[in-house]
Amino acid sequence: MTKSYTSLNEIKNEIAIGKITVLKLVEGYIGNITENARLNAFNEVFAAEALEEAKKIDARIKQGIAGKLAGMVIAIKDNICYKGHKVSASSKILKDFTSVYTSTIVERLLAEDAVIIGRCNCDEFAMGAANENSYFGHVKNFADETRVSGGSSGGSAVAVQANMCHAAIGTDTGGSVRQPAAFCGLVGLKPTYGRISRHGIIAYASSFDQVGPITRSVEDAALLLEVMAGPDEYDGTLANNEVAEFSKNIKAPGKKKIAYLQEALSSPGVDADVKNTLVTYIEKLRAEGHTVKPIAFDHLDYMVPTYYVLAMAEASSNLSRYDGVHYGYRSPAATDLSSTYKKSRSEGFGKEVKRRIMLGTFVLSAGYYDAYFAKAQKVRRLIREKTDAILQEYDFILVPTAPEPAFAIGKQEKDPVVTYLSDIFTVQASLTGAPAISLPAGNNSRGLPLGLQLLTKHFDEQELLNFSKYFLEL
Ligand SMILES: NC(=O)C[C@H](N)C(=O)O
Repeated sequence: MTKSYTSLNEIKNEIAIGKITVLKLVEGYIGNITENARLNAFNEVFAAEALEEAKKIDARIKQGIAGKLAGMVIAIKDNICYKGHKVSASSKILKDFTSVYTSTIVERLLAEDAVIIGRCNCDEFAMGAANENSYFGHVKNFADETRVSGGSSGGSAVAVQANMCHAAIGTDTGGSVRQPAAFCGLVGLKPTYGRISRHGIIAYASSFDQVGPITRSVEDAALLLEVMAGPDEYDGTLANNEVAEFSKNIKAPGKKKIAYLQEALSSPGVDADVKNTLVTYIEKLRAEGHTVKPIAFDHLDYMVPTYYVLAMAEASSNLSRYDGVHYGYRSPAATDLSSTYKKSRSEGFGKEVKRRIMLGTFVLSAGYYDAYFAKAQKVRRLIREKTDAILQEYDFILVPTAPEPAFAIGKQEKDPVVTYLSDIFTVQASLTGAPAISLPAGNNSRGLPLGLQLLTKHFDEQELLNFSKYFLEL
């Protein structure tokens, strides 16, 4: 079992004194992956290639020409394209599909000498909050293997949690980086909408989808953010905002004003340990001289429905490209064009994906468009305005990342709404585009990790990271 390192700096220090090499690290992680195969975190391990890359990076370190991420071994979610490697979105429809180009983020990680060790299991097309919607089966939480990993980037989170890699990259549409990070006791960052290129990321809901790191430390999250962020000619939704050296600029924050949603403490749907943890941190922050106040968020009940109406509508459009002709699986039973579409899609997509395509198509259809889709767009605007108004007055909004810790595998199979509700605290950042981070906040009495989330103003990641580092040391 390879030792786990909290930050890349620790690894770099050990490399510098000759205690470890990148090759040894990769060998160790591959050993851990083999030992923990039952967790089902990886859809594929790029073992031979990672070992070769590690040797090259060791040589570059010796020559003094290695990049910022030399020594960092990273797993990527299986919806991120890497030329010549399979990318399946954990779906039967893309099971045998090979990427024809590399995503911008993978290019940037490789350019800084990260090693990519494999692609991680996730919910099919990133649709889910428990990694139970994967064609390749569910992922087990390393803290308790009868429990879910969270999702949709569940494999990515467990890969880091069980020390099968140093860090992982996930995608977050409505909480898919933050919630599994919380369930696995890790740091999960969703940057501002427009910070990181989605070129080469399999689209789910394009007005929400973001790439984000899952790490053990805030410093590593900052480092991965600065490497991946910034303009990209292939993604027109990116902002031109300057990308600072977030990791180097981390400094102690001053006294802050923090709002927390009072519903997080009053709602019967929030687990008692989650509430207690929130209260503990509120008290710690107050004791440190920060202003922490409860606020009411009238639109809380509308957040999950608004998110799901819009995400499903966008998904129904994005997933129309999987038609049995252009991409992936084609039904052997198809006889003509129409049956190629019907049979390939019916056989290729899983239950949850089909549910969302149907609901998404419904809310976009004539006669229902205004009642659902257009209305949800308006509510989204209201939520954004209300959130911006809070952030005029406060530096951060503090909430639990999820209403409960990792739940039992199989618990929510019968009722998808239970899973949707698990996004109650994460979708605010998704609907508004604001950056948000999930931070580990200890374990409950059964040893299950709990996470708290901080949300702040658009493009204020530096402040968010500064405060997060401090928060973890409270
Ligand atoms: N993709 C995500 O961010 C997860 C969210 N629970 C969803 O299913 O949409």
